[in-house]
Order: sequence, then C-alpha cells, then structure tokens
Amino acid sequence: MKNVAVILAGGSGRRMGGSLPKQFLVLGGKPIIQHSIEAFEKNTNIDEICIIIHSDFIQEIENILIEGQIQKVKHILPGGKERSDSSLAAINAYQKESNVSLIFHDAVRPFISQDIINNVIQEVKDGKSVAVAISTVDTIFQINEKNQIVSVPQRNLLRRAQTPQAFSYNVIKSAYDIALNDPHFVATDDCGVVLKYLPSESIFIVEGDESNIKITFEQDLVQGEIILKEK
Ligand SMILES: Nc1ccn([C@@H]2O[C@H](COP(=O)(O)OP(=O)(O)OP(=O)(O)O)[C@@H](O)[C@H]2O)c(=O)n1
Ligand SMILES: C[C@](O)(CO)[C@H](O)COP(=O)(O)O
Repeated sequence: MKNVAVILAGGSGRRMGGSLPKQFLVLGGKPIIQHSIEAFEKNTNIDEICIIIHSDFIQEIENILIEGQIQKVKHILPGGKERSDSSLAAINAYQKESNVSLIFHDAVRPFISQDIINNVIQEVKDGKSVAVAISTVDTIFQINEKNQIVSVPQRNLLRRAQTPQAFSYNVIKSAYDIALNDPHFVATDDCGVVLKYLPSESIFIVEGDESNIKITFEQDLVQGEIILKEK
C-alpha cells in the first residue's frame, strides 16, 4: 500500500485577510505550509506527497521544496474553488494507480504530530477510513436559519474534526463519484463526503490534539507562535 499525503493548500484565506494566502505566512521563521509538508516528509510511513495549490503560487511552493530539501513531493496540482474541488484534484491524479491510500491534510494545520500521523496510518493500513478529532469542552448548539437553538447534542458524543482524514483510494473515489451527481453537493471536509454518499463505510476516530490547530484568523498566528515555543 502506498501512503500519499495530500496537502490541501488551494484556499485563499478570506477569513485571515491580506494579499498572501495564510499558508504562506511565516510562523517560527518558516511558511506555515512548510511546517505541514515537513511533518509528512519526515514520517517514514508516508511514501509520497501531493500538494494542491492555486496555479499563481506554484513558484512559491517550488522555492519551499528547495529550501526544506523536500524529496517526497510527486505532484503539485491546481486546486479548485471549494476545498472539495481541491480534494478531487488529488483523487483524479491517482486514478491510474492501484493500492493507494490518500491522507488529506489542511496545509494550515502546521503542528500535526508524528504520533497522530502514525496512528492514522496504522488504521488506514487495515483498510479503515480514518478521521482525527478531539473532544469538545464547550456544549455545542445546533441552530436554525433564524438563529434559534433546535437541539443540544449529547456532548460526550461530539468531537471537533481535525485533519488528517484518510481513506483507501477506492472508498474516497466512490464517495466523490456519487457526490458529483448530486446537484446540491457541498462539503466542508472529506469525511462528510464519505458519510453522506457512502453511508455503509465506517469512519474511525483517531485522537487528535489541541495543538493541531487550523490557522484561520489572525489571532491563531499568536497561538501558533506559543505552540512553537512549547514544542
Ligand atoms: N478551495 C480550497 C479551499 C481550501 N483549501 C485548503 O483547505 C484547508 C482548510 O481550509 P480553510 O482553513 O478554510 O482555508 P481557506 O479556504 O484558505 O480560508 P477561508 O475559508 O478563510 O477563505 C486550507 O489549507 C486551504 O488552503 C483548498 O485546498 N482548496
Ligand atoms: C477539514 C476541517 O479542517 C475539519 O475541521 C474543516 O472542516 C475545514 O473547514 P474550512 O472551512 O475549509 O476551514
């Protein structure tokens, strides 16, 4: 089985603002995406890396690969409008290969640990679909369009989704094939696609950690520097 890390970096970082997409902002002296790429580069269970990026930023990625002496990157592909379009670009790129698992990771989660990657690979190696998640200390409200609470799900059964999310190739490909026939298809992550369109497939949770944050808003950069100092 070939384990391919897919680094999703095709977003523009609207919530962060600024002209440079947030994955290129510097934390601890390195672009955020470089931390993410290096985490998978140094993991011995990862065979190959595929980077999804807007075509305007391919040169920036190539510079980072040289700077970080990255050897495992086999594809740098243009992303799409939505995160799911970017996932699909990777799925299409591996169509002709057999025995592949795709391990999707947000480029903007730079503090992914080696333990989490190893635990994900351990599960996906057994043919399972895997999501990384952590428990929630907050109670979560489900609301409606009028901003009214409609339910308060039992908190000990709720988890906050992180990445990586990993699937054997056939599972993720089948789920997206069905999803693409749905005119109302929208997704904020890949597990949601598998759960909705391939409901017979179980997705198992691997415990994440609080430092595996997604850099989304400006204040996350401050938290990111704190996490780096603690490491
Ligand atoms: N069309 C897209 C949108 C997002 N992503 C990637 O998915 C990850 C998580 O997305 P998010 O944090 O939402 O990033 P952005 O879409 O860039 O941010 P925003 O939603 O604030 O615009 C990021 O690494 C982002 O680059 C992607 O590959 N392709
Ligand atoms: C995949 C994800 O990071 C899990 O929490 C999240 O759904 C990505 O959402 P975004 O809106 O693309 O940041």
